[in-house]
Amino acid sequence: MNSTRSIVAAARTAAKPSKSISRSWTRHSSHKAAPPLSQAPRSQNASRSFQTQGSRKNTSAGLAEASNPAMAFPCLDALESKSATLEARSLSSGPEPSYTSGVTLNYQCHEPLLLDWGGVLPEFNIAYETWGTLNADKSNVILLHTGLSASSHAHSTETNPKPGWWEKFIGPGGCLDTDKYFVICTNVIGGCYGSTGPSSVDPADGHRYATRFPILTMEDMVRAQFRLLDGLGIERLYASVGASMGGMQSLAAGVLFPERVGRIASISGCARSHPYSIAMRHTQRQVLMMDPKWNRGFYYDSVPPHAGMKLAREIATVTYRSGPEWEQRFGRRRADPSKQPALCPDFLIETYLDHAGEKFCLEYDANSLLYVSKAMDLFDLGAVSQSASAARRAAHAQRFASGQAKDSDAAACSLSLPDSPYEEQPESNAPSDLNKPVSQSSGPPEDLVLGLKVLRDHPALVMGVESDILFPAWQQREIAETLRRAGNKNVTHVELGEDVSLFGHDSFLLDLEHIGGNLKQFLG
Ligand SMILES: CC(=O)SCCNC(=O)CCNC(=O)[C@H](O)C(C)(C)COP(=O)(O)OP(=O)(O)OC[C@H]1O[C@@H](n2cnc3c(N)ncnc32)[C@H](O)[C@@H]1OP(=O)(O)O
Repeated sequence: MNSTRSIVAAARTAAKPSKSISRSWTRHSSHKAAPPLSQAPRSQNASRSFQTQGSRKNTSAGLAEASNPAMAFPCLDALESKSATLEARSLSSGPEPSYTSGVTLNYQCHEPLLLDWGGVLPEFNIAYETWGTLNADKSNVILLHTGLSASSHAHSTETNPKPGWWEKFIGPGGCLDTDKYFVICTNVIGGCYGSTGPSSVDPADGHRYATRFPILTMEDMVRAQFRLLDGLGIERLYASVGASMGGMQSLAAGVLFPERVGRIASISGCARSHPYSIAMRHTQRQVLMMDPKWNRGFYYDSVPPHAGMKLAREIATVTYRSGPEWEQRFGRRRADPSKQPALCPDFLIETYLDHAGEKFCLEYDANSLLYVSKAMDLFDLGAVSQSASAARRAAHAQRFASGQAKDSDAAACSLSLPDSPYEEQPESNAPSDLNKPVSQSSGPPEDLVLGLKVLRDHPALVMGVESDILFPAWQQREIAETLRRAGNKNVTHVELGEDVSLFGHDSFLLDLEHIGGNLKQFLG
């Protein structure tokens, strides 16, 4: 039965206790006095000398003095001291950090995985965790897909009691009810929490892959997960469930393995990446790659690009939450209104972003961020893209079978900006106009309808959040409408209005009542 429901509930106030805010600010505040002139950076000296010549002031001692004191930059001091600490530690105890979410189960696959864009993983590991009990006929399995940087640790386990990222969503009687279901969550390949990724060692030469790791796709990640299911002897999933990047994978699992997936829940995901979200990820990748410590990906023997990671995470955080939430939570408040305005974090929203970046910058591998975020950009379940991938896969398999494993084009990215300026093409000149965004009048693109036809018999739950700017609600409307146009009569579409959640994209991590409640109802 088709049902589009707009949930109405009291807005959950996002205001945080000021205690935690001021506590955190105090922790990160390290204002230092401005350095003496002799230690000031060159640019400061230069500007001082300019001021001295232009507006010389005489003190009683007859010495020239700048009109104003040089500013302090506690944020840069903190960054420099972090680099120095990491460098010292790297010299004494070897490079760091080693990324881990704790103890996991591991599946080692010794069969090569041929990737969609021509790369190969000769063997790979998948870190995974499970909750609940697998029933006798193995028919109660839910595969839970993660967001971009999450580990397999969605819930605490006996061997790792640390709360997981969906701690409240999983458990006996919970929305992923472990009394009924056997829930499996994996770290994606490309990640850094136990699954094979850029920080793993290439078995061919014993060195870490770094940026010799091949370009990945969502579909590659899903095919690797199904190798794990094969290994566990699980033929068919009761459901494929995921949010954000996991929402993409949840759909991709159904499209790649329609016979092996019973139902699909896609939360705050999309069926194809859109320019705005690609743009936001592009900026994150660029700031990260501009950190000299990134060193084209070869930083594992040295200090990781923590400054680039921090900035990337700050940009990401801007896309994960919402302006209206911050309006309520921080307003225009400054961390310390008694102080002069600063160029370093000053407003509470600034110290918040700074804190989010700082917390994350050594938690996740920089190269994993690049590869997994690129895989998200490449996602497109349209028919044209699917058949192009299938053709590339077939050619790759043929090459591999004939012993010519390496696609010489695969690693050597020759893409560069053209010399002549880009000229915008009118839509009608494009190869097809199938890629128009969905609108009331035109409906979803036919290409996407064709691409999702294979899911016409799968019960599907599609959830979106109005305050989400990264995967806006129209993209989930697009999925739901596409599935219906493809003939699916069992699509439940839920959109949480701003009266329900102002948490934007992160609602899937925070809104147990609505995200969790609707999911539980769908799973039955
Ligand atoms: C694209 C994809 O596929 S997935 C993307 C999914 N999103 C993410 O990965 C983002 C993950 N989000 C998080 O990790 C969040 O912390 C959540 C969702 C787990 C929890 O959110 P919330 O409970 O609202 O907490 P939030 O992280 O916003 O803020 C709390 C922290 O900020 C600090 N803080 C709050 N206000 C301020 C401020 N003004 N200045 C400095 N610090 C502040 C708090 O002290 C607290 O610090 P702590 O975490 O070190 O204890």
